Formats: sequence, structure tokens, C-alpha cells
Amino acid sequence: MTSLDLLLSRFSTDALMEPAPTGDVLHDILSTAMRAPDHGKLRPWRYVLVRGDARPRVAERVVASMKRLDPAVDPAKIEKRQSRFSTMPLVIVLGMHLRPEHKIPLIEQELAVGAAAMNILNALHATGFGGVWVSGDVTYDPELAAELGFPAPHKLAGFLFVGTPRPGAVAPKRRSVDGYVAEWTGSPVQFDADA
Ligand SMILES: Cc1cc2nc3c(=O)[nH]c(=O)nc-3n(C[C@H](O)[C@H](O)[C@H](O)COP(=O)(O)O)c2cc1C
Repeated sequence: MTSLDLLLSRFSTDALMEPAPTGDVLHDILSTAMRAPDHGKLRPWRYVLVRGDARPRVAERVVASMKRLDPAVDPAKIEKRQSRFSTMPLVIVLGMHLRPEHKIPLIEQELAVGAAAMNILNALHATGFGGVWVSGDVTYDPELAAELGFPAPHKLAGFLFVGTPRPGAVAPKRRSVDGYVAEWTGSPVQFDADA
């Protein structure tokens, strides 16, 4: 498989089983973050690894956040979120170490975090692992962010659920990119995707 085939075959999945990457392999996967485009070399990405017994403890914090944000939250939602955070082989908290005072605009700092996360998702796929980036309202709860190590102005960008894709996991069909590309010839462009 060529490098391009790898990129073209990646897909997200939460149908994950053990093992998650560990040791040198995990180190290599995370190292791809350091290759993300990063204006000003601010390196705003941060990764908190949640494994083993720490998972149900993080799940409790996530549930507390859900109840804080919506005291009438559906118990089924809580149950689902608690179970996923407690049982995914590895949870990587995506943190953003942001510098609002810096001349590099915040949007560019946040985009760099997204680009780094994408590298990690591709590296997981390249090494036979898999994952999915999830967020939800809790991602934007400053109290949860602080509990995980990101007090304001720092923030969360979400969570990566990581493991080995269950057998039979197949990539969903993709649209052609053609509708998302246009050539500029002097007038504002229009995209078939938006027609
Ligand atoms: C910032 C961000 C947050 C996301 N949050 C969620 C989420 O909370 N729940 C979810 O099902 N998918 C979420 N997604 C989408 C999945 O990560 C994934 O991209 C989607 O399931 C499509 O799969 P694909 O990556 O194979 O195209 C999020 C994606 C991004 C970039």
C-alpha cells in the first residue's frame, strides 16, 4: 500500500477493541503531531493519556460535567458516555495550550491543534490501529478543561478514542472531492457541493 493509499483509506471508528498502541509505537504515533503546520512554532497541542483504571475516573468527571451543563440530562446519554469513556482501550484528551496575547491569531493556534490531531489519526491508521475524534458539550466546559489540566485561557479540542478496529470495520463510501474544488477565473467561485 502506498502512502497515498493509506491516506485515502483512513476512516474513523468507535468499534474498537484492545490493544491500543503503547510504548515506542504510541510515541511514534504521537510524534507525528510535531509535524503539523504551526504558525509561530507555538506547538499548542497537548495530549493527556487516559488508560486502565484512570478511564472510569475520567468518565466520572465527564458525567459530572454533563450534569453541570444540563441538570435534566437524559440518563441514557449519561450511561452511554460513561460506558464509552470507561471502556475504550485508550482515551487521548486533546488539549489546546492557547496564547490569546500572541500575535498569531487564536484561530490559527486552534487550527494547528486540529492539524496535529489529523496526523495522529492518520498515524493510527498507518500502524494498524484506529480511532475517532469526539467532542460533545463537555468539550467546551471550562471546569472540565481545568480539571484535566487546561485552565482558561487553555481549552479542550475533544477526545480521541483509540484502539484496534474490530474485524469487519469497513470504510464508508466517500463522495468525490470534485464538488469541493473550483478554479478561480476572475469571479467568485461556486461549488457543486453547495448547489
Ligand atoms: C472537532 C471534531 C469533533 C467531533 N465530535 C464528534 C462527536 O462528538 N461525535 C461523533 O460521532 N463524531 C464527532 N466527530 C466526527 C468524527 O470524528 C468522524 O470524523 C466522523 O464520524 C466521520 O468519520 P470519518 O472521519 O471516517 O469521515 C467530530 C469531528 C471533529 C473534527
